[in-house]
Amino acid sequence: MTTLRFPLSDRPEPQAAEAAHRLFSAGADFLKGVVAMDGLPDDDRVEVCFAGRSNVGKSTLINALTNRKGLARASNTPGRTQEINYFTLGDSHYLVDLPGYGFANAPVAVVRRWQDLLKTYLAGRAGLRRAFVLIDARHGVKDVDDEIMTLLDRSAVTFQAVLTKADKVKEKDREAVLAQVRGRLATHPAAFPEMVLTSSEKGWGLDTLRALIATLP
Ligand SMILES: Nc1nc2c(ncn2[C@@H]2O[C@H](COP(=O)(O)OP(=O)(O)OP(=O)(O)O)[C@@H](O)[C@H]2O)c(=O)[nH]1
Repeated sequence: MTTLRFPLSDRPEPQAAEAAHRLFSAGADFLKGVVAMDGLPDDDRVEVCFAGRSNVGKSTLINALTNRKGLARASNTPGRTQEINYFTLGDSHYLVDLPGYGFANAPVAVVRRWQDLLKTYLAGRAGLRRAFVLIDARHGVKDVDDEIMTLLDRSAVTFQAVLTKADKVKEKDREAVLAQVRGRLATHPAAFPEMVLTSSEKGWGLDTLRALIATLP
């Protein structure tokens, strides 16, 4: 397994960096918000999706990756993003922002509807190459993250953990969080062992993540 330094040394291989530059300089745009399967766009692009607990920093990360401040709505109100939001990246990729899960006091019916939509989505997209499961670097993997990971295992969607807000983790706590995440990932057959450490605020890990997206097999 790759040893990760913290913060991550954010230098992808030159070819990957070049591919990332090409892809991300092609520009990102909001395409549509989807609430039901029949609203999904044509399945004709390389697709990656971002999942994570409410307030994990998903919108902020998508904005930072694409260099478009207002692209994904970032808010302080947990659980506002309740649709599957599709963004085009150049003319070859979709970035897909899944609704945040695990927010407090969500009505059971809302949670169930979300789970059903997610299951159908994960099972039904041929272009979906990878899911990124965002984990708050301060908190590590929670049970609700484990549930999503299990769903990804069952749907045979390979996924990778992306630790967010790494700038907020004290140096003395870093190794413990990494070890916890590593341990949980090891129990999921669809998980990549390598994680990506990010801070949208500091720009950590963004080039690595862009390069991963641009070079997906
Ligand atoms: N320090 C720090 N704060 C961050 C970072 N990324 C996001 N935040 C903050 O975390 C809060 C939540 O970020 P969002 O991007 O709205 O989170 P989200 O996951 O899209 O939330 P939902 O819409 O509820 O799903 C905001 O106050 C952000 O400013 C980061 O890398 N570092």
